[in-house]
Amino acid sequence: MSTLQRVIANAVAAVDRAGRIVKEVLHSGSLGIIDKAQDDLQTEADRSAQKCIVASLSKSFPRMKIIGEEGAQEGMAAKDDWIVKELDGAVLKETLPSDLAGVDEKDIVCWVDPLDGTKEYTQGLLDHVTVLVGFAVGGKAVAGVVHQPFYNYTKQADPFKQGRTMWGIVGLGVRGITPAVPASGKIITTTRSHSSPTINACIEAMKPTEVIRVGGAGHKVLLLIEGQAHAYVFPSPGCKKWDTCAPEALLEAAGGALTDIHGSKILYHADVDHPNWGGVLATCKRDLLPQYLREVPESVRQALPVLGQKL
Ligand SMILES: Nc1ncnc2c1ncn2[C@@H]1O[C@H](COP(=O)(O)O)[C@@H](OP(=O)(O)O)[C@H]1O
Ligand SMILES: [Mg+2]
Ligand SMILES: [Mg+2]
Ligand SMILES: [Mg+2]
Repeated sequence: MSTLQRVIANAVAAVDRAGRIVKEVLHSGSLGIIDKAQDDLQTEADRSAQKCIVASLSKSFPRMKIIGEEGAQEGMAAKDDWIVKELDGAVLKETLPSDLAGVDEKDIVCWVDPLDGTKEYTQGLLDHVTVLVGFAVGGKAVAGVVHQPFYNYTKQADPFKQGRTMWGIVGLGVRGITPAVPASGKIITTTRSHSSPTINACIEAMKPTEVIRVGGAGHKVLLLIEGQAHAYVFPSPGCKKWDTCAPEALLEAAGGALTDIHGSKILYHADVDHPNWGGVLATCKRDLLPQYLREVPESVRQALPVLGQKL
C-alpha cells in the first residue's frame, strides 16, 4: 500500500471529524471570533478543526510537512477523540497512478484549510463552508480532500448525519462528486466578501451572462465541477496556498484547470510564500482556460505579479 494512499485515506476520515467539530461549535452558540487582520476572521471552529486534522495526520505521518492556515496552534491540546487513526476503506481500494505510488512520506507537503468560507460561516451561509486538505508532491497539487459539512443542510434532520466528502487524485479521477458542465451561457463565480475594483473590472471585461458571488475557494471549485459555473475569476492576492491546493487537485482530477491569472502554475513546495500573489483563474474544463486567460485585461495583468512557469 503506497504511503500517499494511506495519507489520503487518513485525511478522508479526519475531515469528517473536523466537520463534526465545525457543527459542534456552531451549535454551542459561541463562535469565539477573532479578527486576524482586516477582512480575515478566525473562529473556534477554525482553530479546533485545524488541531484535529493536523494532530491526526502528524501522528500517523510524522515525516510529512503539514502547513495549516491557523498556524502552529501551540498550547492548544487536541482532545483524544479528535485524533483520527482510521483509514477510509474506499481510498485504500484504489490503485494510485504509478508516478504517485512510490512517493516517500517526507516528500509530501500537506496544505490544510480547516474551514474555508469563515466569513460566510459567521453569517449563517453554511453551504459555502468546506474543510480542505490538499497534498502536493514536487510543488504540484496531486490530491485533494474536500468535506462540505452543511451540504443540502436542513435543520429538520440530525446535523451530524449531513454533509459530504469528495476527494480526487490527479491521473485517477474524483470520488463523491459527479462532474458536469453548464448547459449554456458564460457563468463566472467569484468572491462575495473580498471583492475589489480590479476583480470587478476583470469580470466585467469577460462579459458573463451571470455572476455567482459566493464564499470559499473550495465552494467555488465545487460549483465548477458540478456544472453550475464555467469559471472562477479572482485576480487578487487574497487567496493562500491552503485555499487552492485541495480544490486545484480535485478540479484537475475532474477535468478542469486552476492557475494564477497569468496562466502560471501555482507552486506548493514547503518553503513557498503562502499568498497566491498572481490571483486565481479556474475553469470547469481544461480547454476553456486559454479563452479566459486571453480575456484578462492588460490593466488587471499588470496589477498582479508574474510568478512561476506557464501551464
Ligand atoms: N483579501 C483577503 N484577505 C484575507 N483573506 C482572503 C482575502 N481574499 C480571499 N481570502 C481568503 O480566501 C478564501 C476564499 O475567499 P472568498 O470566500 O472571499 O472567495 C477565504 O478563506 P478562509 O475563509 O479560509 O479564510 C478568504 O479568507
Ligand atoms: Mg481564514
Ligand atoms: Mg480558505
Ligand atoms: Mg480557512
